[in-house]
Amino acid sequence: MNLFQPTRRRMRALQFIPFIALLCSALLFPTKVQSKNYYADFETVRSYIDEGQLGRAERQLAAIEAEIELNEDLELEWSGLLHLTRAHLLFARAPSKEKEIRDVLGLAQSALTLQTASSAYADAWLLQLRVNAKHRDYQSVMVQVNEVINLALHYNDDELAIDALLFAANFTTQFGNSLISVEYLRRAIEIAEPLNSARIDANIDLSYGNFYTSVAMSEKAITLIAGARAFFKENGPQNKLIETLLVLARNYFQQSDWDNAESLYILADDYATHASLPSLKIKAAEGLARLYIVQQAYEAAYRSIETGQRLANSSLEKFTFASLKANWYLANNRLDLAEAAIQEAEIHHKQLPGSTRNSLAGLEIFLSKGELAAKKQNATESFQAMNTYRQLLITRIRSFVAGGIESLLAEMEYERVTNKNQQLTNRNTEYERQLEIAAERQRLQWMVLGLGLALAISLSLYVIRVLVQRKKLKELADTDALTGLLNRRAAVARSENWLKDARLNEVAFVIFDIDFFKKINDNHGHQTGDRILQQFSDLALANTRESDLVARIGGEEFLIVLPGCGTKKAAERAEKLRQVYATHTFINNLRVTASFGVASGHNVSFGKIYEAADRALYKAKETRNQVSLDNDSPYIEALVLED
Ligand SMILES: Nc1nc2c(ncn2[C@@H]2O[C@H](COP(=O)(O)OP(=O)(O)OP(=O)(O)O)[C@@H](O)[C@H]2O)c(=O)[nH]1
Repeated sequence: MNLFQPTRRRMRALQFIPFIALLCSALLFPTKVQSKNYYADFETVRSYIDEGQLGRAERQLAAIEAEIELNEDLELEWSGLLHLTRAHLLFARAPSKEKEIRDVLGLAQSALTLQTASSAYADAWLLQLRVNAKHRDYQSVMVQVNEVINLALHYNDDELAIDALLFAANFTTQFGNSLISVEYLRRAIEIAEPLNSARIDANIDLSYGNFYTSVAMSEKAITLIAGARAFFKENGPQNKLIETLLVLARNYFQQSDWDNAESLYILADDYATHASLPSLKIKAAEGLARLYIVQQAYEAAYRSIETGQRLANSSLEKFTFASLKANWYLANNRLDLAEAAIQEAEIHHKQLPGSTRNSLAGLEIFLSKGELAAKKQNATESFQAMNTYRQLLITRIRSFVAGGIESLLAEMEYERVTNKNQQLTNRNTEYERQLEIAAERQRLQWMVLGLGLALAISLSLYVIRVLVQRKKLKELADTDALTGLLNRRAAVARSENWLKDARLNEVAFVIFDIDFFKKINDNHGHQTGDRILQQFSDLALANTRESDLVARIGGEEFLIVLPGCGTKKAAERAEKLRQVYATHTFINNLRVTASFGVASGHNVSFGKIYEAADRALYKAKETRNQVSLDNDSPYIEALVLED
């Protein structure tokens, strides 16, 4: 290492050392002059640290410290480097013990400032950035790391410059500004080339591999990292070896080579456990958790998340594992627990520096929120979360235009998620639309069915009513109100039909008239007369065939029309009826008779045949209570002749 080059100011200060030392030695140790250059010693310690030989580094450092402590002047001169080297040692041993490192680093910085600006000062600054970067905003870290790079280059400290460049490259990679990372990496390679150091090359390969990983060029990453892995395995340090394993695993993970990814993560975890490096063990736990979630090995994933949560130290780590837990619960459809985990993640999310909050890792929370809402079938909320994600992504893209490749990848990721979400929204909308259509169709069907049914019912009711009414009207129009028999009009109409019907040979008319009806009315009252009229009707109906027509055609005059019946047969029937009346006891124990006139014919008018029958009735009325045939009728004559 070439970190501790004397600076010009320090050189000026050093010019006085011999005098001071001489003065001191003259006063305290008159025989011995205490002066020694410890640069090489510190450099050796740093090599041990870089190689991971921490015990050896510790012993060597303790030896230097013991020597320096003996002399105030030496302590004044070398305490800066002593504290700085101790801070490096602490960082290599336990990077998460930030406070302890910061305290020692603080001592180093004040001592180095007291002395003079040097690459050692820049080195301390870089270590401070390493410790604090995760709590700080991207921009402020980058401003300072650029200062460190400039200082290192200014003091020709190539190794420090490369260290700072690689730190800057890794840091920008982490925030997705891949093109800037490449810039830093190229400069590191330029500076490293003439140095011809396998360790520096391995470091650069690791950083380059990191970059390729971040832009999903896994093949290249794996090739580069494999070389670095071999170097660190051979030469240490262990933490770098573990880092290579983690990056390799991430690449296999990206390639969906689950077995290789898993075994590398497990190996990294194992090494980190043995080397007591919880900050790396937590990274292995994160990788394993993600791997197991993807593989749906939920029990194993849960264990890794638990390990991570137990070890989580920084807000980012706490946030990451709360987020992972949320994902776990989401994957297992335990939505209430997922919600609680998201809330916890949000608390840690708020603690993150702005740039980390807006980095891809930080934005993950909105994806989880979106997914949770989607799982709850709340498309609007899901879309809102995804939209927030998108907005933040856009902001991020705008502020880091140079990080084009990663930004593109982020955009692609966003597109993927948005598409998925859009598909979900579309599917929901489509379902809702289909449901609405189905419901509408069903409503219409029911409506049409109901309407049709109501229409059919009311129509048939209407038809029935009309028919009934028409029938009633017809009946009323055809019926005699007092007796319920057909009236004259109906009798004429039907008789005429029969008279014209070719199938019937003859139609007979029997007209009968109650004898002395006037007397009945006069003696017993009109009502009794009415009742007798009704009794006459009932008896007439009871003593005729169903096919015969019985009508009341005048006050107490009735007509029976017998289709298909000749005069003789009709006369016989009339005679029977006459006897029925003559022997019947009517209301008020009255005895009432009737006189009958019979005639028949075919294809003649109603009037004609009626007249003939009426003439016969007239004849019957001569003696009353008898049946007469119309002698003038040719048919009747024929009948008489036959007789
Ligand atoms: N109670 C009642 N009487 C009626 C009705 N229509 C007609 N008459 C009566 O029937 C009687 C008919 O009398 P006439 O024509 O003299 O005949 P008659 O008394 O039966 O004598 P002959 O027919 O010669 O035997 C009249 O007194 C009418 O008022 C009716 O609907 N009810």
